[in-house]
Amino acid sequence: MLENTPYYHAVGKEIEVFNQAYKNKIPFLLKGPTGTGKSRFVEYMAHQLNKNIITISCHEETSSTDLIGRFIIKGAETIWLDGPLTTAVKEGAIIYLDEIAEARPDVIVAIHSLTDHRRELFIDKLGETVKAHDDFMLVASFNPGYQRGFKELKPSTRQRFIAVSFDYPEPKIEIEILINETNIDQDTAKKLVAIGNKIRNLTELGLTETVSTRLLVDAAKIIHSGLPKRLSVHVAIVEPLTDDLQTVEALKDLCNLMI
Ligand SMILES: Nc1ncnc2c1ncn2[C@@H]1O[C@H](COP(=O)(O)OP(=O)(O)OP(=O)(O)O)[C@@H](O)[C@H]1O
Repeated sequence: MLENTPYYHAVGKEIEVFNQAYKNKIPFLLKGPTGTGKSRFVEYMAHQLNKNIITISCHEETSSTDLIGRFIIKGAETIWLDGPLTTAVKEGAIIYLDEIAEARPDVIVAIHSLTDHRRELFIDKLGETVKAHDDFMLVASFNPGYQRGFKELKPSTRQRFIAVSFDYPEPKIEIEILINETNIDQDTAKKLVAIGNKIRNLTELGLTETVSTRLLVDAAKIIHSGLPKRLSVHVAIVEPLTDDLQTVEALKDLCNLMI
């Protein structure tokens, strides 16, 4: 169990919605771009509900075996080892499948019976069905923009969840987040958030992903620990965004005017 409450600043009604999803045993889906506080929110909710959280970062190799479990050889014996999903189902923890659309299709198949009224997990290798603990909750995230349409979640999967969209917070809240996360002064926090919003509005740059709150937090951290402001903005905000040299130079010039 986490000891200190993770810092999370609500941006809408997501806390109330999550609480109701948990109470009503409905899986919860967080949609939104990278670095918008999705993982932090789930950590915060797990802490508020006094629950263990098991996080799986899904990628194209993540299979149902990784989640459900496998036989391993130990000495002369073959023993069964529960995977993280099975452990969460049995113990009543929160399982957080980060970037669920990245996982292999058999993962989606495996969670279907867990995400409807049955709330049970079929362990095919054992021929067993496990009923989920009363407190078990399935939470998943996905990034619709990043998927670029080819790794979409099917309606039959999406419609098993209560879904909330996460986006960049409004400036007032984002400034507060920066100050809380890094102890940066108000004036610099304001300037960083202004830079973030300026670049976010430059849609003509065609960036795959634009400035996340995470990038602004990182810039604030290195400024607070002593790196010059302009250099910090270049390395923490501009460089991670793009490799296109012209765009990098244009963004650096723009930022220099703002900080
Ligand atoms: N609402 C918020 N309250 C507190 N911190 C936030 C909030 N939103 C973003 N942050 C900050 O942004 C950082 C990135 O957030 P987080 O790791 O939760 O992003 P994410 O949406 O899960 O991204 P990814 O999809 O890449 O995993 C956090 O470490 C935190 O510093």
